[in-house]
Amino acid sequence: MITSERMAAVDANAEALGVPRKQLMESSGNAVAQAVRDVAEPGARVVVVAGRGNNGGDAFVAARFLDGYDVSAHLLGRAETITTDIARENWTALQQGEYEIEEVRDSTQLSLPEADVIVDAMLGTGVTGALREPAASAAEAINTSSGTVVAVDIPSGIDADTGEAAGAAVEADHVVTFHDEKPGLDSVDADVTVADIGIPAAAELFVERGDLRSLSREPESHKGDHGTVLVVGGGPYSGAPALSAQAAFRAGADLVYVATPESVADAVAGYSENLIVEALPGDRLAPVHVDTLLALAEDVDAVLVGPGLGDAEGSLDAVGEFLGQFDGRVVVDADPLRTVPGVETDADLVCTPHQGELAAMGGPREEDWRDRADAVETFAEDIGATLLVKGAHDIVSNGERTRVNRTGNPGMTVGGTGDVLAGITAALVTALDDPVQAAGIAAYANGRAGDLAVEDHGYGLVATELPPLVADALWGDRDE
Ligand SMILES: NC(=O)C1=CN([C@@H]2O[C@H](COP(=O)(O)OP(=O)(O)OC[C@H]3O[C@@H](n4cnc5c(N)ncnc54)[C@H](O)[C@@H]3O)[C@@H](O)[C@H]2O)[C@H](O)CC1
Ligand SMILES: [K+]
Repeated sequence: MITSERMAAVDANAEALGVPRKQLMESSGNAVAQAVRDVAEPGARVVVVAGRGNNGGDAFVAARFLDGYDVSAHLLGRAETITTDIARENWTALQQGEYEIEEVRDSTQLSLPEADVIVDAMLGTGVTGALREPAASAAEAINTSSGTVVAVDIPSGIDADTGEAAGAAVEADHVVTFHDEKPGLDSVDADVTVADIGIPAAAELFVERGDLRSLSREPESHKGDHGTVLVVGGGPYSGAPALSAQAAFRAGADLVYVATPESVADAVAGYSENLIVEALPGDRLAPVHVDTLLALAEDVDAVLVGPGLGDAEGSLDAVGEFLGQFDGRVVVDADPLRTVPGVETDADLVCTPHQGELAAMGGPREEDWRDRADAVETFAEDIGATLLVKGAHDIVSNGERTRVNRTGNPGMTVGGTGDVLAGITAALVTALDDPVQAAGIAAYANGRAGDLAVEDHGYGLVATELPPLVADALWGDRDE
């Protein structure tokens, strides 16, 4: 099962992996033609009713694969208004190939010829809401026609995610859907075929540029809409919590607070005027601070615990007590990671260990990343947390879904890059409801920032260079 949002991301990932959408469209169209051949003999009359998006494009391709059939293609709208280049190119190919084609400019002009097979390619996953004209009238005409209806991807008018129809919808006999089942097809009374269109499995497993689509924002946004983060760290160190906080900002958080022992509070604040620093009495986090942390944590969307916190027993106890009483979103990094398996918590946890820290948590040690991915998935299920295990291949799993990130380079073994990653992760768990997606994109962005830094500095890169590049990695030029 795949939602339309996820489908769009996977599609864009395929493109990033060298399989452009136009190639997928060719496979989709081929699969639709096969479905037509399955229901009608050569010579049969086939009427293609196409919309102006890629759903229509699939059917223009199908027409080319139906030599021997009597095919006509009817575009709902003017060819100049076809919404994508690839659909337009396939329309032009029909034109130049002297196929029988027609542009239907409005619903009064709509009169479908008698047909043995009607291909419904008006709207696919790109659409929600009731069918507009002339598509609504066309749906009625298709439903009253006696021909067999083959729908492309989803019957037009049905929401691919919910199965609901907000108005008129096509009643299909057969549906050829692509790559994977759509949730909305469950409630559709038709034969459903899932066609493999050649999307590489890597487009689902690896985090790629297409995944960044899930970060798109509403134009009407207010301060605080995009997440507030509390970083709990520092004591023996001051740079680590500051780096995490900066990275959280660059990953899109609106406000970032740092709760840190007062011995380093001025140092942390001194790194940047963006940070709001809460000084905790003393020079190490301790159980006496837990009530303050819980109060601060109430007011933010996610808490990051660990950067520069050290491994003093009292600090680790404090983290354990905090987790025992908190039920929000928490990212855990560095020394406190080892407390996680022993703690009963209602918090939504994302843990960001490197492989040594994973072992200290009682987790698996596997050399090969594929074996590690399987073992991490099992361990994530055991401890009931999302894991982001850092390495040349970063593994993200919640025990059910597993993603792998391949960005990054050997220059990132330098100190502080983990603090940056933890900060990005905290910001993204506030932006996305899905911790696996958030951690996967965080790993991607951190590695990509490292790759950009290496372009400028080679393996002399340092962690303070990463946060601004995280912004480029996440929000810079990208395909939508
Ligand atoms: N990987 C894949 O799954 C592939 C899928 N393909 C096909 O592409 C469509 C989705 O295409 P998209 O261009 O995103 O959208 P649609 O064609 O579904 O619709 C866009 C089209 O519809 C107009 N529109 C929007 N809302 C309405 C409305 N309520 N009433 C009428 N018209 C509306 C809008 O203006 C656009 O013109 C997917 O389903 C597959 O069939 C590709 O083949 C690549 C691989
Ligand atoms: K359709």
